[in-house]
Amino acid sequence: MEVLLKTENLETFIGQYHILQGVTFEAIRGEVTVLLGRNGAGKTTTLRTILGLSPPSRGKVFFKQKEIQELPTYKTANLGIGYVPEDQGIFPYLTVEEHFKIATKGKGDKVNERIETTLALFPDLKQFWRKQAGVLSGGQKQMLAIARAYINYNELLMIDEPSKGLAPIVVEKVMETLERMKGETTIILVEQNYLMAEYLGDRFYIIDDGKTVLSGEMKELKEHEEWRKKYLGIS
Ligand SMILES: Nc1ncnc2c1ncn2[C@@H]1O[C@H](COP(=O)(O)OP(=O)(O)OP(=O)(O)O)[C@@H](O)[C@H]1O
Repeated sequence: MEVLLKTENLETFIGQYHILQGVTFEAIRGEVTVLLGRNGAGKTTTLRTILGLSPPSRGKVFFKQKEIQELPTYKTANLGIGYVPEDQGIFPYLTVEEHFKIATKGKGDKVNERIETTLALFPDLKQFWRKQAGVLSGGQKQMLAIARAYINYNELLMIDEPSKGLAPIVVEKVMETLERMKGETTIILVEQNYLMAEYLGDRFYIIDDGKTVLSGEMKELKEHEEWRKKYLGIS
């Protein structure tokens, strides 16, 4: 098992607020690592800290055993770390094709092949190829946001709450797509939808008040209702 990304005791301030107070976790290559925790626990801030968008005041981030916590965001992204933010970051007036073109700009001659592979995984997007992204449904926008991160052979994808605001049937579709990506790419998933987390996750880390407080294999969390009650407020 290769540890692809690891954080050690991350501490991050946003303004005067000490938001992360010790986040330590590992993502194993080929696995889905789920970060769980109540609203405001610090999951999004953890992803932003890894990317250098909210740099840590203490602690370390290792990607393939190299320290990266001091790197500017564009360098971290160029290492092969893709990010799908909670708000998706879709441009409503650009077409699906334009989103793909921007994402793959300057990425060499295998781009067309990769676009084909990506569209095979996200077939709905093919239908909307020349349509502005603003006309897509919530689920299709989420697919576009994930596809845009997937297309670049990123070794690691960090996906923030892909189920947010989507109808259950659409959540199922997103889940199926992520499942097909499993194994091929390593995923760090922040998810409030516990069923989705349980279905996709290999390992979990629970963040509470800015600290990692519990971790293990996903099947252990499935067996321990009392952990889910205590840290996630669900049974
Ligand atoms: N720009 C900001 N200014 C002030 N406080 C912030 C800012 N961004 C985040 N916070 C605070 O940091 C804490 C952690 O937020 P974060 O978004 O990381 O939590 P989360 O676990 O991802 O929760 P959620 O599921 O609600 O997004 C929260 O208390 C939030 O209010």
